Amino acid sequence: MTADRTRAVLTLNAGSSSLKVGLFPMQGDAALATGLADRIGPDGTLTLKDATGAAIPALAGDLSNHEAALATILASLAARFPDLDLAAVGHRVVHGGPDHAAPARVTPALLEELARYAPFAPLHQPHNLSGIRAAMAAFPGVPQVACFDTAFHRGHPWVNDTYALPRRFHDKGVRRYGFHGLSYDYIAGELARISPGLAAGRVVVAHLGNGASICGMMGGRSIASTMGFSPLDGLAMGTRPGQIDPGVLLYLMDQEGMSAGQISDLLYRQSGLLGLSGLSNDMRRLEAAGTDAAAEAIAYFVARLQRELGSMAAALGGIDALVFTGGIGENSAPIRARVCEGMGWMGIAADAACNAAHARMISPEGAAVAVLVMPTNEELVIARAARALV
Ligand SMILES: Nc1ncnc2c1ncn2[C@@H]1O[C@H](COP(=O)(O)OP(=O)(O)O)[C@@H](O)[C@H]1O
Ligand SMILES: CC(=O)OP(=O)(O)O
Ligand SMILES: [Mg+2]
Repeated sequence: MTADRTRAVLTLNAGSSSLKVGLFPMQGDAALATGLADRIGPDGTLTLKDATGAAIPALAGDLSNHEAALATILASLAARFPDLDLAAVGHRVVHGGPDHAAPARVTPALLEELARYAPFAPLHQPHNLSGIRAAMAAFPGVPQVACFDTAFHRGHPWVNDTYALPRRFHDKGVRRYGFHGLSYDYIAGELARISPGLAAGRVVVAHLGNGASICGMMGGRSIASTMGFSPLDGLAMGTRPGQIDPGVLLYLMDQEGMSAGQISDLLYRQSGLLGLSGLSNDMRRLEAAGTDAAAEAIAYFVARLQRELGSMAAALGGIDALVFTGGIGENSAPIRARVCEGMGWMGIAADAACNAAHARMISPEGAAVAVLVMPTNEELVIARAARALV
């Protein structure tokens, strides 16, 4: 290594609709560069920024799927940082199974294990693993670190970790894993930094992105999540229905003759906001649409979230703070306002001006529950883990 090379860790975070990358120095929280391939598919867009927030030119390239988007991003970063000296590549891996409560160095055996969980998270795990393989090929010899969405939830009390099925299924791994753990980990740490009093209490975090879940925490540790065995459960999402009566699935198999593959496609790709609106999985498009179906899809999203907030408060024995995060939670003042509007009975309220301004604290003075808006930073959690393991 020569002194003038840029020593850094690269982070890759494949969401269901996006691919986020970060380039971090060996110390400190500020990224050297961040990149977002958004709405991956025919309408994909790519934005790259340097440490000052100035645009890094994105090379023209394919954004029609996660693999192509990654190649385009890596080529753009290589053009901007020709002297890059990578210490590690950190990866978000959505499903870490029952045994991983912390990040891990990638080995052939780990890759093999993680591939077994792909059927439980088909919108994410294949992209996460192909990102690892692509990084191994692009940066031979550079350590790869897997950071699991499920790890933060591994300490759930038994009642929140299990389904009321015969015991042998839990032993085989049919249990509630919970996801979005890197985001919750970041929010827990950030809340402890800015408001230790709140962080020590009963906190509900709503991570509202294309995938969406809420997490109940006590003293910064996850107690329960709306997501379970797979990232299908709980809230309505961009293309996933959230909570659904398993009887519906039996009906679809028995009476409609649908195969497991067809039902999987229905649940992961055709339902949620997209299915209800008939228009889009993207909240921005639904807010702009002005159709009855789009309005109903939004109303359903809000109503399910409100019910789950009540349920989570019951699991925690009350609530001291509610944090909105994720693409929708951070950016949509109208959704936050509507969620809070119906929750006054629980002490949850939003100040209209603070909410519209995306202020950090949006609850009115003296409110029983502190309501916050906090940008998440899964990339930083990944970068810290990658730095710590090399
Ligand atoms: N300004 C905004 N207003 C409303 N929704 C927004 C806004 N910005 C982003 N979103 C929504 O956030 C969601 C994507 O969230 P994100 O956390 O980036 O997704 P992913 O789950 O792929 O990581 C999309 O539904 C998008 O429409
Ligand atoms: C787990 C999950 O649904 O993630 P995302 O919201 O990034 O799609
Ligand atoms: Mg995400």
